[in-house]
Amino acid sequence: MAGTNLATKLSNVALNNKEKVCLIGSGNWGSVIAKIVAENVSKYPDQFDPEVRMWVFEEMIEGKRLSQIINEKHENVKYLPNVRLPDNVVAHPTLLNAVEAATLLIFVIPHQFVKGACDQIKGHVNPNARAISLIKGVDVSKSGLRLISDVIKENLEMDVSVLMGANIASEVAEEKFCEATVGYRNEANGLVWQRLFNTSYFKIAAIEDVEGVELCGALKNVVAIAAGLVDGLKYGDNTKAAIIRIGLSEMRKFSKLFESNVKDNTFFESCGIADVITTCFGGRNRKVAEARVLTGKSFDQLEKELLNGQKLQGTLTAKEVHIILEQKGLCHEFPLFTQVYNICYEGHEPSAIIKL
Ligand SMILES: NC(=O)C1=CN([C@@H]2O[C@H](COP(=O)(O)OP(=O)(O)OC[C@H]3O[C@@H](n4cnc5c(N)ncnc54)[C@H](O)[C@@H]3O)[C@@H](O)[C@H]2O)C=CC1
Ligand SMILES: O=C(CO)COP(=O)(O)O
Repeated sequence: MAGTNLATKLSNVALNNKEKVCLIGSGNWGSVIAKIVAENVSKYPDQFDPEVRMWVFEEMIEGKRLSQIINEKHENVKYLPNVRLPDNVVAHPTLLNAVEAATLLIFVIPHQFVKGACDQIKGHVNPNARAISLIKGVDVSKSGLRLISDVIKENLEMDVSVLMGANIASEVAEEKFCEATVGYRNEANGLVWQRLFNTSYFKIAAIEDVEGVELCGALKNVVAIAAGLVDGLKYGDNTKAAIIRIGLSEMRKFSKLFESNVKDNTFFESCGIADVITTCFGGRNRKVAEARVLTGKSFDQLEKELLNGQKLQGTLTAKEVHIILEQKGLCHEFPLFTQVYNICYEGHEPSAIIKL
């Protein structure tokens, strides 16, 4: 991005009207992102409408609707407790109302729900809208693997960027310094997203590699399951470092299998090595995989017991990746991904994680 004339590019993108932002999602990460974006739209009132809409998948909390609680208390008491959301974040329980008139759509829901959300809004979005996906996952069907950003793009017929990075939500909520990577196809849109998300503590780099950035975000969750298993087995730091190295190497190999133009440098951005490290030390996937070893309970049961409605992405992604590897007859070239799948779905012992 060095040397880019930001003002000129942005003015080419900005329609005569101000950009209106809508978040599709209000979980742990979605709520942190709402806070960042709401603060940033207030910094650039000429470019952005001050109201940030946030679609809430409605649920009842002690007899009251979560969307109502968020609008009254300015806090997502279930998914991001004790963090004040700016007053300009407005929660909407109806997806169609939330996206109405929005020109910037931020998708931040667990990946298993994205098709349902797209189905609901297809044909009802502003024709000038662009989207960004913060969703870490992939879509797999009989026709093969699709990026989540492509699912959104094909359904809604708009340009879709991605944002991934080493971003444990609770730490970003406390405004502890970290970085993230925007992957774009359209540079002008990439710049809009960079401006919308960048803060002094959340530093955004923008690169032209949607496939690489997004696949890093999805695949690191499978590596984090492996890291949690070795933590539970108390195998020590050297083993965990080996898991991280082998995992990163399989992430790169798998990404290039999907798209040969994925850039090597992407793996050195926040979305690559940095996210693998933070998730293997501090993430939910790691935590639940460790508990799987320590308690012997299933991943599904532990997700319910430990995450209070938050969702694991790594186990499902391990299954989705495995389907592709089996289709291509390549399981033997991805021993770590294959062992994670076998442990999660085929009843193999957690100790199989080091049979690589
Ligand atoms: N939490 C984190 O630290 C980070 C998460 N991410 C990614 O962001 C994405 C969203 O995750 P979070 O915001 O953490 O969510 P979460 O896991 O905290 O919460 C789950 C969300 O899913 C919603 N939900 C439940 N059933 C639903 C349905 N049928 N349809 C639509 N929504 C439903 C819940 O209301 C809740 O908002 C995931 O892909 C995750 O990997 C990315 C970076 C950091
Ligand atoms: O993506 C994340 C950090 O960048 C969060 O990872 P978990 O879903 O494992 O908590």
